[in-house]
Amino acid sequence: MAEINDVVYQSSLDINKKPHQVILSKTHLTWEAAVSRTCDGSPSSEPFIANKACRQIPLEELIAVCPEKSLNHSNTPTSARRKLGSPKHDTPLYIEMEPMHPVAFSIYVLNKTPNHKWRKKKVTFFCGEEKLCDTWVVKIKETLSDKRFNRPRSLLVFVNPFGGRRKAPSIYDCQIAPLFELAEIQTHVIKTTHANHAKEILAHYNLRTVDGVVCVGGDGMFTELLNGLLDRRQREAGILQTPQHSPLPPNLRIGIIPAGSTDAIVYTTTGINDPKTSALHIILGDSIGIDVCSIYSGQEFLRYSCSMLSYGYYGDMLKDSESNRWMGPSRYQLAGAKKFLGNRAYEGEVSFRLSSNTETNPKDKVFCVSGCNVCSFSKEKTDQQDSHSTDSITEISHDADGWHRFRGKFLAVASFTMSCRCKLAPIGPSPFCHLGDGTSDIMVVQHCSRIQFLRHLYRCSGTKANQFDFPFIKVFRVKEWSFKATEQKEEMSQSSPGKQNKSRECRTSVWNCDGEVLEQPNLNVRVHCQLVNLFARGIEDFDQERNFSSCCSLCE
Ligand SMILES: Nc1ncnc2c1ncn2[C@@H]1O[C@H](COP(=O)(O)OP(=O)(O)OP(=O)(O)O)[C@@H](O)[C@H]1O
Repeated sequence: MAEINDVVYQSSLDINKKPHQVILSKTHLTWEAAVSRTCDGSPSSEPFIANKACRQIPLEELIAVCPEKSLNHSNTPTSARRKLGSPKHDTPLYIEMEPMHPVAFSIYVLNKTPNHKWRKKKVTFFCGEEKLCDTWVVKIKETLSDKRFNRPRSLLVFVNPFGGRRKAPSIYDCQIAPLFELAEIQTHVIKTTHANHAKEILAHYNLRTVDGVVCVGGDGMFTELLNGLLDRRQREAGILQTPQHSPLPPNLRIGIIPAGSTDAIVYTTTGINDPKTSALHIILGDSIGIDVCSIYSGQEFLRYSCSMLSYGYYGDMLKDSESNRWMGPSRYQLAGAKKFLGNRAYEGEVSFRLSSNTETNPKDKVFCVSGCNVCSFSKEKTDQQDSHSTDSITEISHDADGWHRFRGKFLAVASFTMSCRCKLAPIGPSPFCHLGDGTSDIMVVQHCSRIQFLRHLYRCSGTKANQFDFPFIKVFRVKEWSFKATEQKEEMSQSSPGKQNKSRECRTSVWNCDGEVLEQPNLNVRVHCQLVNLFARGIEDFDQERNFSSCCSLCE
């Protein structure tokens, strides 16, 4: 067995009726199949020699430990079989004597399967005697409760029975609650009764009693929690949400158990929208800082957002789809087809300040992965310098104040603060956008033919990441931006008085903000680097993770 530092506890235990030397250190649980050195089986001062079946579990990936009350093991002295002799029966009657107290315990370890899906695996250790079993369970629990693992002990959970396919309550009850119970996480579960219910509760809840806030729902539900926590933090700190304000981060991490229609935030931060995987990220205490935008209409603060803001095509599509919520996720396809056929363009002016990091851009083919260097070393947290110029772009004007302006007729204007992966766009509409680099990628789709736009949309659903490679699409990595809809006076004057209202109504589009409609067309948006922490770790490079050691022949 490899030399192990910081040993907390060790003894010999049986796994699958074979003796193993088991060692708990401050960082790992290790076990190794062993054979006795002495021929007669008598105890020796050095009883074990190593064989190849050595397993080492990093404690970060140990989900839970618990005593096995009902397990018996023929090798253990506490188990016994009593023969009850009865003169009336020829065949002897055996009664299995279960031990009064557990003599075995099980650990549940993380099992990473393809496509970023996580599951738990169980390994059972037989101890021979009750006291040894108790000691092991206590030692493992004590070690796991160390602050550096940052695991939540208590959670406030909001379940949205209305989102997605309306399966959130059953997902929580059948899949998630048993996992939290296994990990001994206390929960206060609230089923929401109306939109903004969670936000209202977060305004007054005693947040000191919990280590995290979790929603079982979609992106809209997450955004409610994000805004609830951030609003409360600013209010308590006496910070006014003016266009210049620098928001303070909330003290709690947010978890998302996906049960929505799109689940883009879960997809982008874990690589999959799988409820059990998300629950395991929460249990293990994962943490990742993600960027948040603050959105204003003039001086009025509207809300915080961390995924997508989109005007034109995506805004119209969302507004149209809201009336068909009963259709579930397929409402987006229907609305998308309608808006695509409409091919409606809107006039406006996009202004932005570019990111001060000149080494990255929205087309640089650098994906944001777990432990991403771009996010880790982002200068945006502290850097207030104005950005570099973009000489290659002729359509924009560049002001002395560092702002770039771009005027035109757009099918869509969209800003992505994360890549926004989902089932329909597996690497996201902005594949190289980073979770925590303090920037958003802004995309401007100029008015083009339906065929051209269709080619762009088609590429968004693929994995080649070439959806920006069209002359009618411009993308910029920015830290602040604004949009102003342009008046279209010509259309108005050509309309008859009776038709003027209709013309006025559809002059501007709406914004799709994380799946919610914002009616105000003119927005100012600022990006705040890693303002909130999620129970997630970003998308892992699966090829590197395949060597994970916890999956072994001994796991049940
Ligand atoms: N009981 C409720 N009744 C009606 N609306 C609710 C209720 N609880 C929450 N909501 C609102 O429902 C909205 C949508 O919920 P959610 O994000 O969970 O599902 P979704 O919109 O289908 O998924 P996605 O946002 O991923 O597309 C949220 O903005 C939330 O405010």
